Amino acid sequence: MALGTAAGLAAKSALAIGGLGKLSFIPALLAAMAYFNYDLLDPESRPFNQKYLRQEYDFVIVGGGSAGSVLANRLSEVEGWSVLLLEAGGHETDISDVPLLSLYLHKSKLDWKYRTQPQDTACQAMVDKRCCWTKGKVLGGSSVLNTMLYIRGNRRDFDQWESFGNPGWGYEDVLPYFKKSEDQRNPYLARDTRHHATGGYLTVQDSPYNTPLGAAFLQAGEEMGYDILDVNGQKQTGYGWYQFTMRRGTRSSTAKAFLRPVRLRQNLHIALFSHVTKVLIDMESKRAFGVEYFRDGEKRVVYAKREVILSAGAVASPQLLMLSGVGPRQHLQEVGIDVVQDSPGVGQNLQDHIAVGGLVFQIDYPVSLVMNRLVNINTALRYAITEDGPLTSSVGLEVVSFINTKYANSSDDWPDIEFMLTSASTPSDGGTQVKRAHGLTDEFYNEVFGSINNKDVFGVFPMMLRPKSRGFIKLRSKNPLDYPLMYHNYLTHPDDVGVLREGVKAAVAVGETQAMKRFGAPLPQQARAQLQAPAALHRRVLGLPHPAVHHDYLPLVLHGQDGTVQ
Ligand SMILES: Cc1cc2nc3c(=O)[nH]c(=O)nc-3n(C[C@H](O)[C@H](O)[C@H](O)COP(=O)(O)OP(=O)(O)OC[C@H]3O[C@@H](n4cnc5c(N)ncnc54)[C@H](O)[C@@H]3O)c2cc1C
Repeated sequence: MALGTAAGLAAKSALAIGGLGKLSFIPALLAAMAYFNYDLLDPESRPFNQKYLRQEYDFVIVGGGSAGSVLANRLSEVEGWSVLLLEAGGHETDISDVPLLSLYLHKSKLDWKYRTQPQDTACQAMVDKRCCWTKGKVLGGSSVLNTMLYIRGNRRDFDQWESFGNPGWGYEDVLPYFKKSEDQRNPYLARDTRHHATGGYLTVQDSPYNTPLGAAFLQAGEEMGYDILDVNGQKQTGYGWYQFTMRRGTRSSTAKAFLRPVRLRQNLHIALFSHVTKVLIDMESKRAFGVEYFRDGEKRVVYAKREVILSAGAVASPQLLMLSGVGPRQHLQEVGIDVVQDSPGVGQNLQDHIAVGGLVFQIDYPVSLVMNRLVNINTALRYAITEDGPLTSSVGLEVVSFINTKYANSSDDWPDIEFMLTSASTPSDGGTQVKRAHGLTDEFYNEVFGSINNKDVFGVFPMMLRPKSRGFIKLRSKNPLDYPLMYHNYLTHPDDVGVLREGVKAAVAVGETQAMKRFGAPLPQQARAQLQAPAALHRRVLGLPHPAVHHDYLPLVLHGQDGTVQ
């Protein structure tokens, strides 16, 4: 019976996720999850998709993503308020729960599949020179597709927002709210009660699975003179293990964290497959009083007594404002929309924390996450039964570091580059899903990664933290179902080129450390011993054994590429 159910589930999920043909282990994974009653251990089921809606609610929230899910939860805490959450997508799937598979969700039905306009300054390796802007079209929004890294902003970022005239947004103001939501499952981190808390809705845990590369990244950081620390703690500049919004080794989306526990509240309605097309605004008072939306092929209206809240994400929120007559007057007139409010800033000031992909370091030992070696029925069973194994790795993201290039003031603890240090990279899946997710051309992929397809590698992705380039979004037409035009303008500010160039140099330097070079030659006895002791390193750095370090790679370390024992 359980297997029968699982087969149905497998078929359904395969439909939902594009490009799963090569993943023959998926049915086994789903069958194992059903057989071992995986879901039953999580008592909270998915929220109901409310069929009949009222005419009016106190609050109408547009978009049930990261922000909208939290808002729906917190507002409906007040019993006297009625809250409606309208979401264009449906429910997340069992596959979107699996951390290693998050890239398989890009370009699936759960993704809006936005693409930027072609420009000459960046995205040159992508088909049509257009970058893919993955955005979740699903309850939980982009938190269902993202890589679950739990990193708060730098304190200086918040303080800067406050200094721009936003009281209440300084670091000390927002910290209690981060803590209110947090359920930190790493006991060592939880001890730091100034920065962490337990008992909140959002589960934060270490990855249940790391490779020996993870410990080596930390050693590389130490070798380069950085502290090893909790990047969400007192200081950010340095190296540390990633923390993840995961629970029991699976994704803890905001839908799971914030909506499932409150799904029985009578004053909260959640309507899926409800695509909002316009905010209704009174021309005289300029007050929003409802929204128009499509559901089941029909145009409908719902009214808001108190507020309409736009939480449709960085692309759809400005799009909806403009469709509703709020935006730059000239642009609205161009596309034939009646102007309710001339707001020149709507759609402007677009910022993105871009990273350089392609810094891939080939290694000589089979210790990295090569998909065709590690994703199989055994690992599927391990995921379903013991909630760990390679499938719980968030696409190989193991260690994070925040560093200062020469353009940042290093005494400030306000780094300008973040490194994502990974035990997998673009070629680790043999040119299938990563290439597809990012929209890389065949020509580029073959030239850059062709010779290292499915080879053992690690990656260092330098990511720019405070870009100065600014893009913008404008409407393609007044048809609300047309995607807007997105101009990224990446690297149009010369300072960004400088910072990213320094980031690349620093990333190459990581590969030059002794800690990482060990992976490029037969391991001497001493290095082998160090690799076998990542837990010891963790104990030294963080004060307790790292639950995330797995030793089952280690026998592999003793073998050369040809299988001979070294
Ligand atoms: C690939 C990827 C990896 C990422 N990795 C990380 C990470 O590791 N850590 C991290 O902190 N952040 C990460 N992010 C960023 C993070 O996920 C987003 O910043 C965050 O989810 C944005 O939240 P939001 O509520 O603004 O928008 P979203 O979460 O995108 O939610 C918007 C919601 O509105 C809905 N919607 C849109 N238009 C309409 C409409 N017209 N009518 C009704 N509903 C609508 C959408 O379907 C969606 O559910 C990542 C993002 C991506 C894409």
